[in-house]
Amino acid sequence: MIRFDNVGLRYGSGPEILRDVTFHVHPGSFHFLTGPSGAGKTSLLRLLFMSIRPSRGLIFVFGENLADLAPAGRAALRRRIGIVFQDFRLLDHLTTWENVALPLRVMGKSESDYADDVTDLLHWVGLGNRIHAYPETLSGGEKQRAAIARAVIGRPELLLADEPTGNVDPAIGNRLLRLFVELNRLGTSVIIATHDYGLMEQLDAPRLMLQEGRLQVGAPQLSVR
Ligand SMILES: Nc1ncnc2c1ncn2[C@@H]1O[C@H](COP(=O)(O)OP(=O)(O)OP(=O)(O)O)[C@@H](O)[C@H]1O
Repeated sequence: MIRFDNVGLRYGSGPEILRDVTFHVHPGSFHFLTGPSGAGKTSLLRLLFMSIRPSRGLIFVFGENLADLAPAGRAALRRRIGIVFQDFRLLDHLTTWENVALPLRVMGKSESDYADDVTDLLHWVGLGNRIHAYPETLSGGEKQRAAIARAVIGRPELLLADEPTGNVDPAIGNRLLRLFVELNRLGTSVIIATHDYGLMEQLDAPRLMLQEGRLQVGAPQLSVR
């Protein structure tokens, strides 16, 4: 599903912030990506989503070598990935409902087939009373939940989420984690970047740990399940 072979990353002429990163993620797995602030979690997700290219090494996603993909191939591959950005990236001119429905519209699905699903999911993430609101009127936590709903609505093959519980209280955070677990149960591979140890302790999932640019794969240190 995902393979990193000796990947290195530097921005411009700056220092190498990822070094010799090698790991493998199998289809249907669930991983946390963790490490101190500035360790490179967001950068690793950006590499996977092809927003940036590695300075060296190879990255494979769904068996495709990302370096070989033309723009159309990159776009096709991105459609198989749901992503929650740290800055949400909702479209300002669309309501919450329209933002969440967007991936399904882009897939060419008919609104009558997905309208109820979008509304149900918005209720599940606690935005039932914000369905017709525009992003500028949403709080940070509400925007985050809308971004998560948009990322999962199309049941992507791979879900990447950058600090998806950073702006919500623990009860909502646990609810969102249940949403990710349910999606994973239905077959989606999930990678969640977080330094929320409370969140990680909820789940017996392996951790990809970044430290000073290097990555280690570890077992969960604590499980309360
Ligand atoms: N566009 C950029 N140009 C130059 N340096 C960058 C850029 N983006 C990130 N960096 C640097 O790369 C390093 C890793 O940043 P990154 O955002 O990937 O870390 P992170 O683990 O996600 O941090 P946080 O937990 O604080 O979000 C940091 O030192 C950061 O300053």
